[in-house]
Amino acid sequence: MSQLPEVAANPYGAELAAAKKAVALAARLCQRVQRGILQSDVQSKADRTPVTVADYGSQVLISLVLKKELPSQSFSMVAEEDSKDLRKDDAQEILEHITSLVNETIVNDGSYNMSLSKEDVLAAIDGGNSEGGPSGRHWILDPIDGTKGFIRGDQYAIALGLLDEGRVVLGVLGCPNLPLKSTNMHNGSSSGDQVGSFFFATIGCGARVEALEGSEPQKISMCSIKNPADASFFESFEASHSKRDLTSSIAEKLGVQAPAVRMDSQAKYGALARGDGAIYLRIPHKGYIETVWDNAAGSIVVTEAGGMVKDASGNDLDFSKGRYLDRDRGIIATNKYLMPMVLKAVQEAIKEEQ
Ligand SMILES: Nc1ncnc2c1ncn2[C@@H]1O[C@H](COP(=O)(O)O)[C@@H](O)[C@H]1OP(=O)(O)O
Ligand SMILES: [Mg+2]
Ligand SMILES: [Mg+2]
Ligand SMILES: [Mg+2]
Repeated sequence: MSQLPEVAANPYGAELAAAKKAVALAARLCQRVQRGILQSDVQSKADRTPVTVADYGSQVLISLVLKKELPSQSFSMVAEEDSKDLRKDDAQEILEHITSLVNETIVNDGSYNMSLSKEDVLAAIDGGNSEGGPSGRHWILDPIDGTKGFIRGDQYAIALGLLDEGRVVLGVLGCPNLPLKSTNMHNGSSSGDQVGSFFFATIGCGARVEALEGSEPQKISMCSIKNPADASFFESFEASHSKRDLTSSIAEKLGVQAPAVRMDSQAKYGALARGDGAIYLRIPHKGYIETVWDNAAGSIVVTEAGGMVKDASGNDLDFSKGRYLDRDRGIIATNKYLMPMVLKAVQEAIKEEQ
């Protein structure tokens, strides 16, 4: 791991190095599984087993690497998956499969000399059963964010954040299918056609991107557009995840000309943070409760790139309330110039809908 001056002087430098190592290793497992899904025939593509294996495998590797790399720290992790289903009698074949996939990934990497049993795998998954909360430190993990994109062969992210005394202080987003080169010239990147973006941020130290395979990190910043007519906005790829009648009415109120850029997962937060677009509207259907792991890593990447992330009422997101986000309807991320106008449009659109 290169010790950049800003990383060496970073109060969360050790945690950042461990988190990057953990996410990079999990990404290798996910990439292997995704290649397998895409090569398989139509019938087995409809089977959810491969993605399940990757979700669990990613969570196991991340919990393992964090504990290995930070042996003196107490460990608490709020993660999406738990071992309940894997402990059932009919899940033993899947558990076997996860165990060998995890062990093969560890051997291929070569950093650790260890082999996990099925019990070790179950225990590592259950390492993610913390309730989080306002005191102490808690890792926040979505081992595969954007499952539907993962199955389709599109965007997904491995998203790891760190909560310290109720604040998100670190975020790492591994986006194996996101081109490294910005699709917008705002940040002037010229990394060719390389695919695989690795975003990371720690509080007060800015946000950076590097190639998932490793490259010199580059500082990223939000686009500085002030006129919403020039802005483009991101939303979920999946229609069932986003209230599109509301997002299109918000876009219309703002005079946004460009069509919505639809993408799965927290890759949207990463793309926004490096200026690929100007606004991210996350407006789920009524009744959907947001989890902390769907937003923690992505939101600090955006705020450290100079952006703002708010709920529909204009409040900051509160990650200290446990596994769920305590927020009013919808999440909005954009730059400081556009935020007041976007919030106004969001609130008007919500009011008109009622
Ligand atoms: N009905 C839903 N509405 C909004 N988001 C959802 C819904 N169901 C699951 N999600 C989660 O929200 C994220 C999807 O966001 P997006 O549509 O922007 O990619 C994923 O983390 C997904 O979980 P998962 O991690 O299991 O894939
Ligand atoms: Mg998710
Ligand atoms: Mg997930
Ligand atoms: Mg899920």
